[in-house]
Amino acid sequence: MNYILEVNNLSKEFNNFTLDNISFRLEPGYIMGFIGPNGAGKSTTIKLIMNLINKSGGEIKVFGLDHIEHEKEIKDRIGFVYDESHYYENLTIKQMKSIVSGFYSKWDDNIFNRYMREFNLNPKSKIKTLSKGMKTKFSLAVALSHNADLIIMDEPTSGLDPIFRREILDILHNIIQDEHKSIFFSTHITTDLEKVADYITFINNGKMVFSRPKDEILDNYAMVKGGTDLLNSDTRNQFIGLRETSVGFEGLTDNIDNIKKIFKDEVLIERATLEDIMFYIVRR
Ligand SMILES: Nc1ncnc2c1ncn2[C@@H]1O[C@H](COP(=O)(O)OP(=O)(O)OP(=O)(O)O)[C@@H](O)[C@H]1O
Repeated sequence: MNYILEVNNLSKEFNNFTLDNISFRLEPGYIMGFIGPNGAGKSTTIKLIMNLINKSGGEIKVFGLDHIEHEKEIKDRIGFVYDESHYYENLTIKQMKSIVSGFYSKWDDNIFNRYMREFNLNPKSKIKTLSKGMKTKFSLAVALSHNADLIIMDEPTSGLDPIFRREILDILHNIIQDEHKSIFFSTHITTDLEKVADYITFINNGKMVFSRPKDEILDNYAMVKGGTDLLNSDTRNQFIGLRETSVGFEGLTDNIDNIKKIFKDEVLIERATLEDIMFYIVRR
């Protein structure tokens, strides 16, 4: 299998944090969402992939090539959206574009100008006058204007209004219709991923939780609701996480058959959302 992005046993040691043996693979033609609570290590992983910081161990391959040995060639084919603005604030969009376009062999001004119009951005505006959302739009336009085969984004939809967020999701969805391109992005907005992601990689506290197809995850987990009278030390242990209120309990399971066997029809079993899954796994 030719993977567009392959991360194997990636580790990074900081003084107070360790990113520990992170592994996942992304095939051409798919969108992978990267999730985890604050401080899980998502930005660190993305910076490592982009070779902005040095890894302590492991291997990263992009387009089948080592990400350090072939950095220049790889970066030419990656559209990157970072969560902080890394542009010169005193330049206009047009001036900044002239600088960044020079880094890419397949830069296409027509595509860039189309996004400027679509995103309602004025090329004459200075970067420093742009709102957070407008800066993100500019970053996105740059990332999408050089025929990249892999789009990597660190929280691209944060700070964007729901209408534009939805437009972005449509754009991302259209990009992968070309089955050679893939998208990898971190986000806290799990409902966005429910709409567009094919795969979800979930990390918590620097460690892998899972990297699996989204549909498989959503089929595998379920929310169970029932009265607190059903709970005792045995039945409690059947749940990954549990929340009790005055009216009953709600718990996450990854073993629906087992729950059915134990509680029969005394509980309600509902589809879990990615947010439910993340919440209960992190709280555990
Ligand atoms: N340069 C650094 N030096 C020391 N520690 C760092 C450095 N960069 C990040 N960390 C630590 O690594 C951990 C993971 O941070 P990271 O930014 O990767 O998390 P994240 O999952 O992207 O979080 P968020 O969702 O809040 O953006 C944090 O504890 C952070 O303090």
